[in-house]
Amino acid sequence: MIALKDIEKYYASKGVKSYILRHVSTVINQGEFVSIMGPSGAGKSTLLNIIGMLEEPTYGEYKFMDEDVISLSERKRIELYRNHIGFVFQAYHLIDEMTVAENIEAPLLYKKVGGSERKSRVADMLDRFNMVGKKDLFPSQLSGGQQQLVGIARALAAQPSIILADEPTGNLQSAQALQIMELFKKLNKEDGITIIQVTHSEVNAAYGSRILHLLDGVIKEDVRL
Ligand SMILES: Nc1ncnc2c1ncn2[C@@H]1O[C@H](COP(=O)(O)OP(=O)(O)OP(=O)(O)O)[C@@H](O)[C@H]1O
Repeated sequence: MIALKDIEKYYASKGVKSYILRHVSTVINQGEFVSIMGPSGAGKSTLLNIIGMLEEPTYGEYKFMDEDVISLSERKRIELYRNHIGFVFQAYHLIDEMTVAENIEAPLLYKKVGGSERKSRVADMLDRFNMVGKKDLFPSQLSGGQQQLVGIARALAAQPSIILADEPTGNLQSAQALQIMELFKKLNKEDGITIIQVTHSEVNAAYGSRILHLLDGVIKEDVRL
């Protein structure tokens, strides 16, 4: 599903290159649940953003579902992203002025999903996440855990093949974090959704099937659980 070959990323300032990622090569197959771990500044988010097509590498090859991401036109890349990738962020990134239901619906508008299909997918998500009673509330009226559930529901409504999550439980209490990790496990096992998460937590990483350890932009260890 994902094949990265010799990915390099650096920022140049006053002629000095600061490398964020060096010679990163790996293959992630459909159905895997991968955790990216490593110290602060190791390049975890950068790697996740490159996989999610939010950032471009300086060098290297990236194939996503057999498409050569680097050489794709912007339009095709956005289409590939919208059709397959669901992003979940640590800080939720919900739209404050929109209700729960509107937040879940928003990506479907971009995908040009028709009105009745949109309503039905939003209703399904609200039902699945036990949020029917909260559909008209605004994000600020929800707990952190509930906001993250909306963030995940929004990602899932677009029916992605893969979920990319950057510290999805970073702002949550441990009970809420557990709920999110159990949900990821279920989405992976029962719905076959590939999951790649960045986490600092050994407990969270243990939910997955593989851990990539990054250090100074290099994959130091690739552990199958
Ligand atoms: N636009 C930029 N210009 C220069 N340096 C950058 C830029 N974006 C990120 N970096 C640097 O890249 C390095 C890796 O950042 P990244 O966010 O990928 O690390 P991380 O492993 O996710 O860290 P954390 O666990 O703290 O979130 C950091 O040292 C950061 O300062």
